[in-house]
Amino acid sequence: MKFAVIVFPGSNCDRDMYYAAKDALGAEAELVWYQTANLENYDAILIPGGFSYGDYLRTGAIASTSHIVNEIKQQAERGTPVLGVCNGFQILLEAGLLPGAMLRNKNLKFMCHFEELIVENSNTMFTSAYESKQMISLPIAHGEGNYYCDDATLDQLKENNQIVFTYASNPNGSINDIAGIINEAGNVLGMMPHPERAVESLLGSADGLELFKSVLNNWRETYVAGA
Ligand SMILES: NC(=O)CC[C@H](N)C(=O)O
Repeated sequence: MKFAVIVFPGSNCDRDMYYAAKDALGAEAELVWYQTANLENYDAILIPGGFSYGDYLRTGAIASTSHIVNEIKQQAERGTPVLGVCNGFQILLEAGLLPGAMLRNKNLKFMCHFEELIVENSNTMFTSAYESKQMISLPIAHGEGNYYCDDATLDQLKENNQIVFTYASNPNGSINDIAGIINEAGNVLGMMPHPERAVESLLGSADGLELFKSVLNNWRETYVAGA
């Protein structure tokens, strides 16, 4: 299985994401510069965190207009798994691949520490290696992680089980403690906490590795005979 790690000007978690997929998980992975036109040869797309285009305008807004996002949309429509972490989540929101928007953290401060999360939906291609309602520990690192959506969207997210992760102790003001959501089709996940920074105990937690394992297991079950 081959992962693409998309690199925008200002991405800064691309190497961590690459390490998670290649070294911690043991899959194939490539860093893919945002001007690359074609993502057909990859089985999953990872959009890492950072400060694409310096977070100017709104976080993720400028990156969301780049050509590669159209390519990501096309691959997403074909069912390719797409994971956006932190700035990657912000880009997915700005691109309209996920509903809602990101506001500044309620305390208006950049926050960088571990948070306890609850796996609300373990029945996705990104979370099948977790137990339902499992508590996991992942780091956050953001200034704009206060997820917001209108009531109708929130009702839809709840009804379709699209809320995948919540914070046990909401650090940023996100509506309904939301830390990560998935699209209706179940192949595009956006989350503010960083699973790629928690893939071995030396990093403070290995809980993020299960997310990458879930994607790999799902791919094997779908494409590898006898898996
Ligand atoms: N780690 C990150 O991806 C940073 C996210 C974003 N630029 C923010 O501060 O909100």
